[in-house]
Amino acid sequence: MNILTFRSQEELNKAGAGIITGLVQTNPRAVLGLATGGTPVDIYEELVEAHRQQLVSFAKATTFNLDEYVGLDRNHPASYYSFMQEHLFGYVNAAPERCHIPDGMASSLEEECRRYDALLEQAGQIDLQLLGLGHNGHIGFNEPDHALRSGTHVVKLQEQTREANARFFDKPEQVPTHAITMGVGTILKAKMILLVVRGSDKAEIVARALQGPITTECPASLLQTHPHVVVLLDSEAGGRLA
Ligand SMILES: N[C@@H]1[C@@H](O)[C@H](O)[C@@H](COP(=O)(O)O)O[C@@H]1O
Repeated sequence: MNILTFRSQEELNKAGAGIITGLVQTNPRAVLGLATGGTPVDIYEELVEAHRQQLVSFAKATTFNLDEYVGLDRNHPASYYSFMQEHLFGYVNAAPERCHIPDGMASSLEEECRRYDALLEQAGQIDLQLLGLGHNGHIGFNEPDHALRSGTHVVKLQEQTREANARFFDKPEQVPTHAITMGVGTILKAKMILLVVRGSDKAEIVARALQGPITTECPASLLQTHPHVVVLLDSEAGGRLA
């Protein structure tokens, strides 16, 4: 595991975007696993800028988002579909037919999970999986539990997770109770994982995830078993590392 700590957000953002653009420059058909939440926003802004400067093209890339809320129309401002339009897809030349996000409004969620896994299977291995980290150690929406699922599945969100995401909604009670998420098996199959964490409120979970015991009670700790993880931290998030 390669842990890099940055003193400035700008350097962190440039490093994160640089890794992604470097990959897509050398492999235009790269398969990217993408994340939502506050953490990747500024990295996406750097990608948009690199694309504007014609330093990178996403025309041949394929993308898979980690997760989506159940029961939110994709045009709802807080859906992850809208998030991706607002922060990346609306500004770069990625082909919409190759940008995949689970459909949280599917009439059969079970079938939707199977459809998503089939698409992932068809695309082959994810070349780079971008990840943020939840305060409870979740990755994607894989919440701490005594057992974790490998493939795409429906999860019940923990109250802590709903509270953390309430800032994206008008009212806290509007945060959906369930989501569809890629499983940890799919995440761990990626060739490379780029985990990005910012802020002192994540310092403790960063230490548990990266240096604590490997346990499904902290899903991000499973990343310790992966051969190629790059972690980008700001100095606050890295503050409790041994
Ligand atoms: N499902 C997302 C995750 O993919 C994200 O990494 C995490 C951290 O979010 P943030 O970056 O806003 O702190 O929680 C969200 O609920």
